[in-house]
Amino acid sequence: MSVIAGMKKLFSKIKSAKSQSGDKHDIEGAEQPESAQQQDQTYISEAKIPVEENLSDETLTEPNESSSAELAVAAQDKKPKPVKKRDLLPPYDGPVLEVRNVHRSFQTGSRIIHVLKGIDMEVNPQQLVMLKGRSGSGKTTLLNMLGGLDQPSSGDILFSGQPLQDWGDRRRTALRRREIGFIFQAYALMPLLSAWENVELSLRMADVPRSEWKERVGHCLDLVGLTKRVKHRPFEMSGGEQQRVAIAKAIAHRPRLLLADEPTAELDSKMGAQVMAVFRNIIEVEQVTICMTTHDPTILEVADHVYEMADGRFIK
Ligand SMILES: Nc1ncnc2c1ncn2[C@@H]1O[C@H](COP(=O)(O)OP(=O)(O)OP(=O)(O)O)[C@@H](O)[C@H]1O
Repeated sequence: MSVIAGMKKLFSKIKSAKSQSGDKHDIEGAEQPESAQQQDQTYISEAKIPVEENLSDETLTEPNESSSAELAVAAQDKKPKPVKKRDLLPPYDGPVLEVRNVHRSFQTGSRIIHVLKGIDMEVNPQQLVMLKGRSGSGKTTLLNMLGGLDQPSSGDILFSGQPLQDWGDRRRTALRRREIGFIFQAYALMPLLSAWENVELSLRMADVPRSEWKERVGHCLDLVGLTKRVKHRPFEMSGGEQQRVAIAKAIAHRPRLLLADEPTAELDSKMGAQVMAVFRNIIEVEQVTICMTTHDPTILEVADHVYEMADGRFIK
């Protein structure tokens, strides 16, 4: 089954299960409040799997018919206790990211490619930091490491003071899911889901209690200026609007850090400027920190700090 078909099927099973059980809470935000019992009922991703192991990033990209059906039924029948969001990170006043002498090499066949050659950087809370540089200079490789998607060959990356390389895979996955939002050049939206459903999906994946979804989705779409587009699907929106849905989706679970890989590359200068204005706004309102890559010299002035990369090093 395709990704899209899987997600649509999952949503339709949930809706049908809800209508059978009398739950009127519509996925796009029904007016009726949920009963206390319904609010108690845990959300779908918690239904069968312990918190650290429930719907993983991999599950999102490869939905499976039987597990979707099982989850929908289990959400109705078993009513397991909600799992509290764990505090992954102790309080810390220092930088959100500290990168110390990071190197990254890749082996391809018998060749070793040394891509990052001693990176040092800091990203402070509520900063907008840009990584600029030519294609192949190593920006995406570094961004992947900042988000815990990849590990340095040597050196340290501290996230809110915690050394990521000392963490196990499960804890890093939990950190990514709860504390980091990702934005990509090509929006990465589910094409058959509306703007509302796309944002709501990220709350499901981040274990946010269902009772918070309606207010949070509405708030995030408002922040990116899309309150009049909530029912539109990606193909019914402009590139700039789609990217703003992707931003709403990335911030919905209240991450501390937003990582964006060339978020304006597909946009004309006007839409690119809108996206940058949204970034400044969400830093203010959501107190998020943003680190992004770019080729575009026209948006650099919006940054608090720009690191320029060439051949795996910062040159200023
Ligand atoms: N997994 C990998 N295996 C081998 N080489 C890799 C791997 N990942 C990245 N590279 C190489 O590392 C170099 C830097 O790639 P990277 O994608 O980080 O550059 P970039 O600055 O983000 O480029 P662009 O702006 O085109 O996205 C490239 O030469 C790329 O081929």
